[in-house]
Amino acid sequence: MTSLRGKAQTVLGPVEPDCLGYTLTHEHLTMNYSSCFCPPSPGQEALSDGPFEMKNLYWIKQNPYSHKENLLLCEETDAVKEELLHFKAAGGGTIVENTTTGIARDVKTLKKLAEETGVHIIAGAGFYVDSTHSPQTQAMTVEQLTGIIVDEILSGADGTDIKCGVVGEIGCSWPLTASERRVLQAAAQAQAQLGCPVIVHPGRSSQAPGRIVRLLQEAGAKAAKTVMSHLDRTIFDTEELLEFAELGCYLEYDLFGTEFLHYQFQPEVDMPSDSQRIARIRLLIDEGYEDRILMAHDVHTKNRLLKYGGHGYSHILKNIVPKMLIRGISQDKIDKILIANPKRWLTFE
Ligand SMILES: CCC(=O)NCCS(=O)(=O)O
Repeated sequence: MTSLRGKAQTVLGPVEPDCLGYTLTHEHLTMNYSSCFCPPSPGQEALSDGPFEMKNLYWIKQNPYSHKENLLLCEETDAVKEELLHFKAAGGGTIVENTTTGIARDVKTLKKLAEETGVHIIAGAGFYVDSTHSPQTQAMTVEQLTGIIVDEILSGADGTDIKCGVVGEIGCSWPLTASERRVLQAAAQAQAQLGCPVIVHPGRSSQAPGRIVRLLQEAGAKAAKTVMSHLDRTIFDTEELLEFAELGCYLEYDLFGTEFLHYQFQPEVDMPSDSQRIARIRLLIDEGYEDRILMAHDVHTKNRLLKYGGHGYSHILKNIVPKMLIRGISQDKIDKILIANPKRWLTFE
């Protein structure tokens, strides 16, 4: 427990949780995803190395992780700033920026964006998936990793005095690696010490979310302060989803706007459409989980920005909310999902 109790922590300092407003709990504003580059199919190398062009946009949309420039969201600060102003104009209040160590977190840029747009930005502490862990990270004990995470929240990240306000996204592969298990245990210990929110990127198996929540709980974390991200591409079976929901963590559908035929990271999975995501959320509401649902877009590549013909950061507020209303989800429930649930999760205990 710290003096942060009862507050949320943005890159500009602690704030009263009531001021957060409509909140996207899983986005990226600047990051480098080159570590997850997928080599293109034979014969498509020129497209992979080439620039963005109108005639290539459809290929990039279908192969987002094979276009080298597409992975450099860190080059788009001006476009992102413009989009944050759109988000604010659409009624948006807060963005949780999930970039952690391994994918080029840049808290100085986040602070500048928050100052210049008036959008609350909350930065993430901790580490992305094992393949991005440095040899030093791999060699650390749980206590050392905990010390780093706690320091990023209490003192500042990456040699600055700019402080993180959540732990995560903590990256997990499937199966979990030894280094990822230690990072999860450290995240749990940081949560037990600080009462801070935690958010996890699960590996691509329907067993991964449950395994991770149990590991966190065994290491001292509260499920009720933890978000499981990317459920849209992870748990498809209804019974399995409801069994997972029983564990008590937040259930995040955070790939809104991602609609493609071929999911490059796991071709055997059919990525759902936005309509299917809304149907899942409706099911969870009907089953009594309206206090546990969160939504976001997880923008992490250039092609998802308005500048490149993408849906941008305002898609949920502008397009998805009206569709949810048409599908019989009341404004009251939508406000729970986009305001009350994020506020409860982001408030330090
Ligand atoms: C850093 C961005 C990220 O991890 N996005 C998740 C993509 S996916 O694993 O859900 O496809």
